[in-house]
Amino acid sequence: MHPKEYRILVLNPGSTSTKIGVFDNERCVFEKTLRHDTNEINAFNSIIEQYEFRKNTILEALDHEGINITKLSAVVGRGGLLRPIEGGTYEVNDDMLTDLRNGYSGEHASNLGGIIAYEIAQGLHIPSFIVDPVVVDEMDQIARFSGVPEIERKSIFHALNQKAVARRVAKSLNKNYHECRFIVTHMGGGITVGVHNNGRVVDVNNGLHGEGPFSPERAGTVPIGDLVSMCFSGEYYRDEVMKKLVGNAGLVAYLGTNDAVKVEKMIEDGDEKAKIVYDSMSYQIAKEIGSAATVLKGNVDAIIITGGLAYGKEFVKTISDRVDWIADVIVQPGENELQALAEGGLRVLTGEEKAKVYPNEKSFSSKEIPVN
Ligand SMILES: Nc1ncnc2c1ncn2[C@@H]1O[C@H](COP(=O)(O)OP(=O)(O)O)[C@@H](O)[C@H]1O
Ligand SMILES: CCCC(=O)OP(=O)(O)O
Repeated sequence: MHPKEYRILVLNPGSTSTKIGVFDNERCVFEKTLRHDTNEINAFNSIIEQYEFRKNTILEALDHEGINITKLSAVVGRGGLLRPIEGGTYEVNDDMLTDLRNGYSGEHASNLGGIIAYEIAQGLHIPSFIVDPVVVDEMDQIARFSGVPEIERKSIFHALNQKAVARRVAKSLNKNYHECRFIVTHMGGGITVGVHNNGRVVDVNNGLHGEGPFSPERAGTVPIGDLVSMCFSGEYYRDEVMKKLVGNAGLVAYLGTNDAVKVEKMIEDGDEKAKIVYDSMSYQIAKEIGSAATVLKGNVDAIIITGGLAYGKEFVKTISDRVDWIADVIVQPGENELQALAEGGLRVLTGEEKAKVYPNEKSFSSKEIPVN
């Protein structure tokens, strides 16, 4: 290998899959999506318990491909539910590992990204990083109010892919991302709709803890009175309610699967329940996009639709039909996360950027506003 070439292993644990890639500088030489069905994931009580399973799956896939990990220069993982921080590449350190293991801002598969990256890298005496974690927080202050002073709206979303795809689309339009006004909709295990205003995601639904459309495995916004009644019915422990909302909600709850390909097959086979549930999910996504357009006062350069569900042409059409009066709809199926992780790591390895140090807390908070 050329001395200036770096071999980077990138790891992207999502709720329905673990995606891995090996890059020589920015060139992908291997990539694989390891899918996990609901039963496989439900065998674990918590995300952290999935650590051995996900790590072994990754190492087996690399071994199967004949990739010698001792040749790696760095390992980069998708960052998880840390404290709210600005975007960028962060070296994994002890404070970060503690927050990922404890799920500082909650539980999500991406918490394992930094932990597994660190564990693999440590054995090889190479650095490990995370890039643009799901807690990247650029929300405008006006967007932070929930209506209940003790509860603040949070920015938890597909930051890595939303930013990467938005930059790519801006380039294709011969524009700078920092001059564009986009609504980016990522549709994966979770679904998030981000308002990108001149390079900042100024508002976005919390894709993990119950805001916005329901998704393959999450509830999104639910009627709060009924939720409070459910919590105090005496029928459930806290963890059971949480699992009902995150993991066992959405398509999983109604149709028994988080796999949209299976749902599309059910619809093709004439399953009417599958049809109305799937239509309802696209209806809710379109409503969220409509709401996001108001943040930009209707001045939207493009609506970008991305993530695994964006491969479903009919599904995307049902959304576009409701929102294409707002702006052009640009569909970018799948995600660019592996590439974005590799490039984030490479920028630090080449010295183009310095790795940021965690924690790097932001101070925006509706709680800090003087009320009189
Ligand atoms: N060709 C396809 N058509 C429709 N849905 C698809 C297709 N490929 C993947 N999906 C769906 O996309 C979802 C996963 O998206 P992805 O972005 O990979 O999620 P995550 O990163 O959260 O695991 C699953 O419901 C999967 O079935
Ligand atoms: C936690 C927000 C990001 C998210 O939902 O990711 P997945 O779709 O990969 O679960």
